[in-house]
Amino acid sequence: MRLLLCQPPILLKGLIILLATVFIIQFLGSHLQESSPQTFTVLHPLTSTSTQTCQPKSHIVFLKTHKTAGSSVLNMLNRYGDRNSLTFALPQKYQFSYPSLFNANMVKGYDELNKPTYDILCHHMRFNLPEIRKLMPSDSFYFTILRDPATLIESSFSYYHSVSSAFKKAPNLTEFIAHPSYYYKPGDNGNHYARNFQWFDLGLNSDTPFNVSLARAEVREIDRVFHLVLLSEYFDESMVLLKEELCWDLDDVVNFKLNSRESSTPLEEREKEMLRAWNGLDWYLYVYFNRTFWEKVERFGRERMDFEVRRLKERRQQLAEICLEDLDPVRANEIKENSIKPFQFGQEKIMGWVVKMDLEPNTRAWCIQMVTPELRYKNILDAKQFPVGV
Ligand SMILES: Nc1ncnc2c1ncn2[C@@H]1O[C@H](COP(=O)(O)OS(=O)(=O)O)[C@@H](OP(=O)(O)O)[C@H]1O
Repeated sequence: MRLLLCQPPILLKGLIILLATVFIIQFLGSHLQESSPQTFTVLHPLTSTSTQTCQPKSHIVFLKTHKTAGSSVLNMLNRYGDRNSLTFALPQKYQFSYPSLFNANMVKGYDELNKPTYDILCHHMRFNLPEIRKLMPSDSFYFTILRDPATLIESSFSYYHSVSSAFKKAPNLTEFIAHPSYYYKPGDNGNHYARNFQWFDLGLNSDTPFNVSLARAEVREIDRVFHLVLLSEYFDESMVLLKEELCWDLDDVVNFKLNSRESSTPLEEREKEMLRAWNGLDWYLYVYFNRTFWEKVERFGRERMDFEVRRLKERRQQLAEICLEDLDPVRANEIKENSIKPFQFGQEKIMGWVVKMDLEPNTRAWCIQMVTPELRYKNILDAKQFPVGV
C-alpha cells in the first residue's frame, strides 16, 4: 500500500525528468543548428541525374572570347572539371600565347608522339581548329559566347586602353567612336582589341574589308564547327541551353558574375550604331548567332525556358545568401582573402566577392570555388595535374 502510495510521485518525477531531457535535447539541437556554420545541399544537386536519359558530356572545347562574360563561363567549367577529376588542356602560363593562333604545342605536357588525351580546353586562345583537333577527342562539344560589338568595344576600350595603339592614341572613347579610322592602323600593336575583336578570336582576319559573301561563308563555317553559340546579354538563357546540351545539373551552371567593372560608360544609340558599323564583321557574326540562339530557344520552348531561367535565378539567389557577405560585387580592396581577389587590369576597377567565414568547410569550399578568379583557378588545376616532385 505504501508502495502504491509512493508510486505516483516517483512516476511523475520520472515523467518530468524525461520531458525535461527531451526538451533540453531539442532546445540544444535547434540552438546548435542555428549557431553552427551554414551548409547547403552541395552533394545533392537540385536536378537528379538519375531521372535523366542523357549522358553528361565531358569532352568540351570552349572558345573564351574576350570581354563577353567568358570568365563566368570558365569558372563553371573549372568547377565541373575539378569536381569530376577531368583533364584540362592547360596553357604553359595563363593563355595559349595569345594573340598567336593556337598550336597544340602550347599545351602544357603535350607531346606529338604519346598524344595525351584531354577532356576540357577552355583558356584564352585564338581559335585554330586543325591544331585543336590534334588533342581534343572527336566527340568534343564546341561552344563559345558572343556580345554586341558596341558594348564589347566599350568594355575593351576601358580594359585594353594601355595595350592597343588605336585606343592609346584616342583622347577618349567618344573621340574614338567619332573617328576610329583616324586612330586605327591595321597591324599596329594590340589593334585586334579595337576592331572585330570576336572575329579575330575566332581565328579570322579582323582587318578584311567587309563583304557579305565572305562574311556569310565564314559565319556558316563557324556554325558548322560550334554546337552552341551563347550570348552574354542573355546569360541565363545561355546557361539553360548549355545545361541542356551538356546534360548537366542546375548547380553545374549556376554562377556569380565575374570580372565585371565597377562602372561603364553608357553609350547613346547613335554611338552604338557607329561602333557596329566600325565592327562590321563582328556585327554580322552577332546578328547571325542572335538569330540561331532564339531559334534554339523556340525549339527548347519559351515557357520551359522562362521556368528554367526562374529556377536558375532562384538558385543563384539562394547560393548568394548562403555564400556571400554582400549580394553585390565589391572592390578588390574589400576582399581580404588574396586567393579570391579579382585580377586588376586597365582603367576600371574589376569587382569580386567576399565569401562568409562562418560556413561549414564543404560549403565554404564550394562557395570559394564559385568566386575563384581565372588565373588562380588555373594555378589550382595546374598543381593538381602536375604535382611537384611526381
Ligand atoms: N553573368 C554575366 N552576365 C552578363 N555579363 C557578364 C556576366 N559575367 C561577366 N559579365 C561581363 O563580361 C565582361 C567580362 O568579360 P570576360 O570575363 O570575358 O573578360 S576577359 O576577356 O576574360 O577579361 C564584363 O563586362 P564589362 O563590365 O562591360 O567590362 C562583365 O561585366
